[in-house]
Amino acid sequence: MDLEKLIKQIHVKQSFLCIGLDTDLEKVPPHLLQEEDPIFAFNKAIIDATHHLCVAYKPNTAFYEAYGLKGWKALGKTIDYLNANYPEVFTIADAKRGDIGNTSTRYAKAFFEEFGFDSITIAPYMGRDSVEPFLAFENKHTILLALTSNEGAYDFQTQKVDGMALYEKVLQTSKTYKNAHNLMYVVGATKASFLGDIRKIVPDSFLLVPGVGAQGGSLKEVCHYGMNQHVGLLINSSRGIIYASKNGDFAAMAALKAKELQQQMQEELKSLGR
Ligand SMILES: O=C(O)c1cc(=O)[nH]c(=O)n1[C@@H]1O[C@H](COP(=O)(O)O)[C@@H](O)[C@H]1O
Repeated sequence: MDLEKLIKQIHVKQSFLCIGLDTDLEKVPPHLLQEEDPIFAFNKAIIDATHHLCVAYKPNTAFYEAYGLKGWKALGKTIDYLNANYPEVFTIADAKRGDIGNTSTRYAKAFFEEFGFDSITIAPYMGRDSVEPFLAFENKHTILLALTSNEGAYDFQTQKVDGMALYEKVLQTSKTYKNAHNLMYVVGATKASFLGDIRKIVPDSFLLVPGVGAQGGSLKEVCHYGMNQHVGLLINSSRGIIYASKNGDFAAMAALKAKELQQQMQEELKSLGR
């Protein structure tokens, strides 16, 4: 998907919400376990109930890989369902990959071509030749981990290298990669106060911001420090939306939670005159 389409969706839906499909069979309503494919049945119900409130879905592949072949099949059915029924929605494979060049190319083929995702999350640790194979795919987006939402982010990402924090070095250096226009970055909502400095380095890039809801990040703060002239944010919530209820009303309750975030986003857009 090209970025203009994504930006248009943000304005049409008055939302920059990404819903995380982190589907865990221990948390889905028990009646779904009778279905032939309970993971897909859950995802389909959530997607059908929320697609008008969000602009992106982000299945985290760990939740599918945990079920082996059955999980991979459910992931395949989920992305096929999204692409067939809601092609306007941006899709993110949250796989956090990255390896030597020829291996990265295989990962890129798997998620961009075989599955048909619009984007993938990538760890920057192995450097340029591990990231550029993903960037070679036009109209596909590589979302590089910059400053993550977890406590461990302070172990390495904020440590100084050449007078700057390592996450700043990641942002700065990645801008020199071939096809850098296909880059986006992950910044955790729990690190909102860093967003001002991050915007000085990557003023125009889209940022995927997980960590509102269950991890306690503030949507208001993220918008305050992180919005750019194209909005430039995809704010993710997974557990806070998809597990709003364990009963027959789970999809309607998920939609209610998504609507609460969408309305806050609409207010933020309004205050910026958009
Ligand atoms: O890459 C990510 O999406 C990610 C990066 C990060 O720094 N923090 C983070 O929580 N995530 C992912 O975002 C989702 C957050 O889920 P909730 O905390 O349930 O909203 C999970 O799939 C995480 O793996």
